[in-house]
Amino acid sequence: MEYQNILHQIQSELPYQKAIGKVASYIPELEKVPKDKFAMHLYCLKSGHYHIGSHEEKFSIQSISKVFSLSLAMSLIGDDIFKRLDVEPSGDPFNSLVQLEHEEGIPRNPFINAGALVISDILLSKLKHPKEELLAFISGISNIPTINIDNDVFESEKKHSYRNASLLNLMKSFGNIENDIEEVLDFYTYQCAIEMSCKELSSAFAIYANEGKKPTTSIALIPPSKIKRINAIMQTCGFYDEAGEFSFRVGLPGKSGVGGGIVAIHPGQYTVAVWSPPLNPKGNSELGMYALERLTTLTGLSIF
Ligand SMILES: NC(=O)CC[C@H](N)C(=O)O
Repeated sequence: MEYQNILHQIQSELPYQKAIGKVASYIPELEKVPKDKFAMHLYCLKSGHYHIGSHEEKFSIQSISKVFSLSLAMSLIGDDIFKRLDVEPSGDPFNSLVQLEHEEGIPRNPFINAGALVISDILLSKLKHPKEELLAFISGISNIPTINIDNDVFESEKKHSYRNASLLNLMKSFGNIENDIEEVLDFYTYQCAIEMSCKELSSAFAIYANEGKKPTTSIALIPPSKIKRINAIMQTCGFYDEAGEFSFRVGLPGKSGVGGGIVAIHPGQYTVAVWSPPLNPKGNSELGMYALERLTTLTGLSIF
């Protein structure tokens, strides 16, 4: 079946899915997003773009931003980041405090909140203008001239950051946070409030499917050895305590966010972004996972 037909096939199946997911409400602004929004954008490196739904509508990328901040930190200090965090799946919810207490303030991986907060701390220490430089980094890898944040989401999450503040305080008590807690929290919350569309996300993730190069260019913006590692962490840790289930059902490295977005890549083949706000109990987009499972099944293109 041709790719555009496959996407239409997936779209036609959606109304028959048992939808019990709930839009994230712990960040009040996210709850205002209509739950029936849906978009999917497939970018095949060789044959181009295919899409269904509101693929140009921007939404809050939330934890998908953790891939960008990890990439920037790795390009600044390389493997030294792994002195401050690990690369093991956590098997716990994304905002859990439990492991930190036993593991001396070293987060399991960069894609749970604790790990992403350490990455934010690293970027704050290394960059003069961290917010602008992170947005410029995303713009540079994606060919999107301007990347913006949703200020209402930013303010809304800042007022409800109790858990992230706890994670930071706990890690600071173990000596694993250098900067002022309020500053780290502000920067982390800012990166989570970045808004992008499925079309934009599939372009921004093309370098992860293309050995660090933007399609049609020959210079790697991120060395292939680092891309290999980032993709490995997406595979093992991109979906918190559902990383195994995502591998089992979809079979691609990827990253989700509580805004209902998921991006996944097939190295050498394609990137795909999907958006549907209702989340399953593990905090991953319920219909997004279904759509990706159907994509790899109908195309026969998973990495396994
Ligand atoms: N999983 C997510 O997308 C979580 C991101 C959200 N900003 C938080 O810190 O809770």
